[in-house]
Amino acid sequence: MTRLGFLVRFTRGHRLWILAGLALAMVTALANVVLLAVSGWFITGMALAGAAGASFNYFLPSAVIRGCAILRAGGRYAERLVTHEAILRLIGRTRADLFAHLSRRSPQDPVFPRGADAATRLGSDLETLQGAVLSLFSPIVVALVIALAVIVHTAGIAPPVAVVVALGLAVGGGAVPVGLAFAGRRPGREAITARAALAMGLADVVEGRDEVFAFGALARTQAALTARDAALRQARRRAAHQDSLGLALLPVTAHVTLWAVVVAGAPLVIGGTLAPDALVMLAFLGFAAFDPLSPLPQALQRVGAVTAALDRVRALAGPTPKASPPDARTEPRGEPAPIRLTRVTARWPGASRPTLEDVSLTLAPGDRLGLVGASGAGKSSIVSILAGDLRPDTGTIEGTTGLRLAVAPQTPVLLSETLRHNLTLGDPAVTEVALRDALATAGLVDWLAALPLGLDEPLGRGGRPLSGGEARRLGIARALLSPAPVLVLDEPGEGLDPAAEAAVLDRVLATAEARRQAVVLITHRPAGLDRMDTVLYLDGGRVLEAGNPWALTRTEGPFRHFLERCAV
Ligand SMILES: Nc1ncnc2c1ncn2[C@@H]1O[C@H](COP(=O)(O)OP(=O)(O)OP(=O)(O)O)[C@@H](O)[C@H]1O
Repeated sequence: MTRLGFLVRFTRGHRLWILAGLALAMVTALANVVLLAVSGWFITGMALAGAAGASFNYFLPSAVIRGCAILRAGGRYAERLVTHEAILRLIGRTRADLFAHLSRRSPQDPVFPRGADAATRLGSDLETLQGAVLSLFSPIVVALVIALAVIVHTAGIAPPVAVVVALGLAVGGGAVPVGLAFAGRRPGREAITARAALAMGLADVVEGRDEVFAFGALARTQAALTARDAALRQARRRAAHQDSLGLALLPVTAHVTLWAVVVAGAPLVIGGTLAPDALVMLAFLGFAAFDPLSPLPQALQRVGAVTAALDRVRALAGPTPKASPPDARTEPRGEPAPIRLTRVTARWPGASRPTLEDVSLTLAPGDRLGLVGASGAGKSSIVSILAGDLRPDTGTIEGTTGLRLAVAPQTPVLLSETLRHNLTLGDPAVTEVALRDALATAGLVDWLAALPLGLDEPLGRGGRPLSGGEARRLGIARALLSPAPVLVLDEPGEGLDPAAEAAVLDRVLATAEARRQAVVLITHRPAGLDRMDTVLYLDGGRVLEAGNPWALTRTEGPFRHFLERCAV
């Protein structure tokens, strides 16, 4: 999608609010220009009338000044109200839309953002963009309309003066801000990129602090963060220098224009074609037309930052690669059809060789499938195929992939919420009895009993710290609470003693059997494989051997050699 197309979509549903804010900004700016011009003219006129001892009707100009002052104050108040309403509406809608979109994206997608990067895009980048819709678009339109109105009005009274005003406004509203914006593109982009890099670095340090300390990398990590911080300060300093330059250049141009108008109008006054007070009025009008230009240097300088933020947010909202995962409660009732992979070859983006090659398997309700092999053999990638996250290059898949899998991962991610919330992610409607049953099946009865707040104990960041084994078993309990038709256990015994491992697996398999759930056991150790119907022995993405584990032990194949190696 083009930048413009994205912006148009971005403002969908809230354009009326944006236009209302723009109209109010226009009225306020117009009142301000008239106020400045009439006040200047009024003061000069009064002084001249006083000096000449002439009479001066001050009722009408006083009323205009008072009216414009009220309109300006009221307009500014209403504009702020409407503008903030528009921004809040945009923030609420867009962030929710992007979050929903992101949750549907495949991790296979090269632009899939993670952790602090996603948080920065959904946080500060989005806010930069939302502010820009109004603080960039509205000042430009207002300045253009007011400048044109002043030039046309002046041309009707004194064309040579209009030429001078037009030139002054072109320099003040065009050359100065455009030049500064051009020069500000780089620092703006650099500041956005540096801010994102710093956020990611900080998140890494906070999350990986144990590793950083353990490996004695504190000094190096600090130096890297300091360098990122310095890069951000440098980029912001450059942007600030240009801001100050913009602030100084515009008033200078306005004053030069004011005197140029007087010089250009003087011959007309001397020639009698222009009244002296009219020239004073035109000079102040031209001067006042610079007022709406004052936000332009700053607004245009933000173009770099805004386009960088736009590109980063736009990348999040790219085409959706796959349909959203079906909701468990809307899945068709009854037994799902078996999934059949036939000679599937697939690779992750950027991989030089296929991650999986020529893989065939069948998974029917109630089946137990063991995936065994060394680290990197491709076991988890098979699950990614079942989940629809990795799409095959060749081969066929029958049955529903992209189906909901209940995955108990090696390192479950726990949200900064209560134990109850973390467990009910898959199905918020589960009962307390079911929660306690699942924790018991995963071997966490004593652990739960020791928690001061029980199921309401806070977990995740800032919550109760868990050991690797506890977190893994919590992952198992969470997977057990999901009604998905396939249960995936990724190295479930890691971190447990053999007796506890066997007991947990016994209970989990019995539960799955009672529900006719298919089970996929991923492991690089023999434990639990004897309970599987079929085992796939993988190496380098290829299935070296497949079959019933008991039958495989009776043949001189790679699986038997693997068992013998592990027994030594
Ligand atoms: N999301 C991903 N994006 C890119 N490459 C990936 C991704 N997941 C896995 N890979 C790569 O695919 C290959 C197979 O990895 P996979 O995780 O399937 O192996 P595994 O047998 O499950 O290993 P382990 O036992 O260590 O979990 C590896 O080279 C890995 O780097």
